[in-house]
Amino acid sequence: MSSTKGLEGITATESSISSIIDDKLTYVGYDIDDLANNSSFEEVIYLLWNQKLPNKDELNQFKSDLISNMDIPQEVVDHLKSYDLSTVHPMAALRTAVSMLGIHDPESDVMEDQANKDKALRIQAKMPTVVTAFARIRNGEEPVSPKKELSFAANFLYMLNGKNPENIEVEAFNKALVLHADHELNASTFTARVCVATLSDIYSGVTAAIGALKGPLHGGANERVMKMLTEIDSVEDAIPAIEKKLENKEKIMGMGHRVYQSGDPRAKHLKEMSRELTKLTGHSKYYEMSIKIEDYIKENKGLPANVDFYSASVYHSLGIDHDIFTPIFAVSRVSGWLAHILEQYADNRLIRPRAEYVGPKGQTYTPIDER
Ligand SMILES: CC(=O)SCCNC(=O)CCNC(=O)[C@H](O)C(C)(C)COP(=O)(O)OP(=O)(O)OC[C@H]1O[C@@H](n2cnc3c(N)ncnc32)[C@H](O)[C@@H]1OP(=O)(O)O
Ligand SMILES: O=C([O-])CC(=O)C(=O)O
Repeated sequence: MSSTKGLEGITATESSISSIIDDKLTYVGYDIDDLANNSSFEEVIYLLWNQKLPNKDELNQFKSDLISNMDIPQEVVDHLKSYDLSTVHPMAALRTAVSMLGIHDPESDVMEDQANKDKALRIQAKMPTVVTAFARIRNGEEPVSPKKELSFAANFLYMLNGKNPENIEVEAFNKALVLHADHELNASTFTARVCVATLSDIYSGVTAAIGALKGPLHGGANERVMKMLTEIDSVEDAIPAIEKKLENKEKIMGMGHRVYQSGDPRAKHLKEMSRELTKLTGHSKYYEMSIKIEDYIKENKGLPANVDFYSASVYHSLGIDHDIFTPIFAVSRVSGWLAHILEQYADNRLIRPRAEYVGPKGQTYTPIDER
């Protein structure tokens, strides 16, 4: 028996949700470029969950169902208020809050199809409320309730900042949500599927996935990209700083991908958004640094920029705190996790691979007082 480190190249399941073929990404067969350029995030969630695009009535109903489920229990707000907010990372707060939402959902352990779909809607709707409530409480402000007339993307920014966002901000944020929604069998989605394949509940699956997304090799990279950029003084210092990191065997955050060879199709959209938004908000230096770093890493290491690279300067331009970047990823990706969880339940088998044993063999047991 031999093993493949990191399960590279292993096909672990069938799925009808998203595909990456020849570096082309599709959601339910629709090219990511078409969706990024044309669709609302609500349409994409509907697509991932129902395997079809909604018509106008279906979309309106779905949008209103989402907004009417956005409120979170007071106990969760009180819990967020009880943390030492100077040390708790928002991803840790989100992980705990989603687990708490399960405790407060009377249908948490009801495994019927409809109950699971209803819970999926509630989780998707409540995640932005949790993230924005945490961000506001941390700044000494009270959480803000969503507005019925705003889209999902606009409501996130409204609940975060307490004022109506500009159209350009909503458009950019909506596109970012669309681009992050699903990505085949990435680490957090696989985690969610492994968890619920034991027939554990949907809240456990999403909580586990949040834990996996938090890591710097996955969703946690976007926050680290911004840390790297802000630590570099000027555009001229970008390449020397990267050379130093490579000399120290550090990884360059936002670069490289397990599946994409020539490039991540989402990165070009975020790159363009970064160019426009950094210019508009007086942060062009981060875009200029980013293109230098991208070119250098491509040329010297043959690695492409991934989705986390340019999203960092996009969110920075929108005035969002850097440690909220990964929770935003989760607010989008939960749509994909939920689609995969429902797909797993629909045709389930326990996921239980094998390990190649490489430890010592044939040991003789010594009683404790003889060791
Ligand atoms: C949403 C997402 O999850 S996208 C990914 C977000 N993560 C990051 O941006 C973190 C930085 N990138 C990485 O760590 C990796 O490229 C990953 C985790 C994305 C993919 O990892 P893997 O497919 O396992 O590649 P692995 O880590 O084995 O790297 C292969 C080689 O490329 C090098 N490499 C890969 N990524 C990078 C990088 N970002 N910077 C420098 N070197 C890198 C490795 O050092 C290794 O070199 P070696 O063979 O000389 O030891
Ligand atoms: O697919 C992966 O391994 C990581 C990734 O880009 C994502 O989850 O969006």
